[in-house]
Amino acid sequence: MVLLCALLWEVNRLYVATQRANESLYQQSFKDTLTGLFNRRYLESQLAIHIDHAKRHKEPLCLLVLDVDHFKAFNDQHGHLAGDDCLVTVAKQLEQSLYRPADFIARYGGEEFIVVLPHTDAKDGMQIAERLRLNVSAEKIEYQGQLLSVTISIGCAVLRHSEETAQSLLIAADSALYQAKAAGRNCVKVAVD
Ligand SMILES: Nc1nc2c(ncn2[C@@H]2O[C@H](COP(=O)(O)OP(=O)(O)OP(=O)(O)O)[C@@H](O)[C@H]2O)c(=O)[nH]1
Repeated sequence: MVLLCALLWEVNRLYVATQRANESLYQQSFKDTLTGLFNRRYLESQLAIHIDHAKRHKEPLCLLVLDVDHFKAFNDQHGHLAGDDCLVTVAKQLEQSLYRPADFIARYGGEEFIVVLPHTDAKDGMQIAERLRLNVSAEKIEYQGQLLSVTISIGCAVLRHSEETAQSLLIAADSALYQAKAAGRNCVKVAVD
């Protein structure tokens, strides 16, 4: 009897440990390993849900695409490790600059980040984007005794009509980002129809 109890206890312990390990692996699969932000997989799994919700409840939603300016030159000048530190610092600053729990940010790839702002119209989205831009430009990146800095360009798109999808919103924000780059970088542009 004692042996059976010990066996059951051990089976239960292993079951709980496996569940915890699975849960932890599941959470990690949505995280970017460098910055600790959500990754592209998470964004892709959540964006359509948020868009759907916004459409159903007729609420505004704003999407920002942010890209570090001249990042290739930064890497070339200071080295790839400094570039990694830069991305970590930018990611932290972006996280700290978002105040509402519903807002979320993901590293989309390379030096590109996406911010999803539920319940947010174009005017507020632009204000938030401007805050993110200013805060990143004021941030100092400490690397081997040097204080470095970077700027970001931001494209902003708002959910406009019922046919809008995650993909069309991303394309709109991306074309606004392209305009921000063309306008000289370190600025925010909003997508127009
Ligand atoms: N250090 C580091 N560099 C990365 C990472 N991911 C992408 N990069 C680099 O980011 C650079 C992006 O360069 P580009 O796409 O030319 O863009 P850019 O130089 O920022 O120019 P603009 O976007 O036009 O301002 C490339 O050199 C990539 O190698 C990363 O995780 N760490």
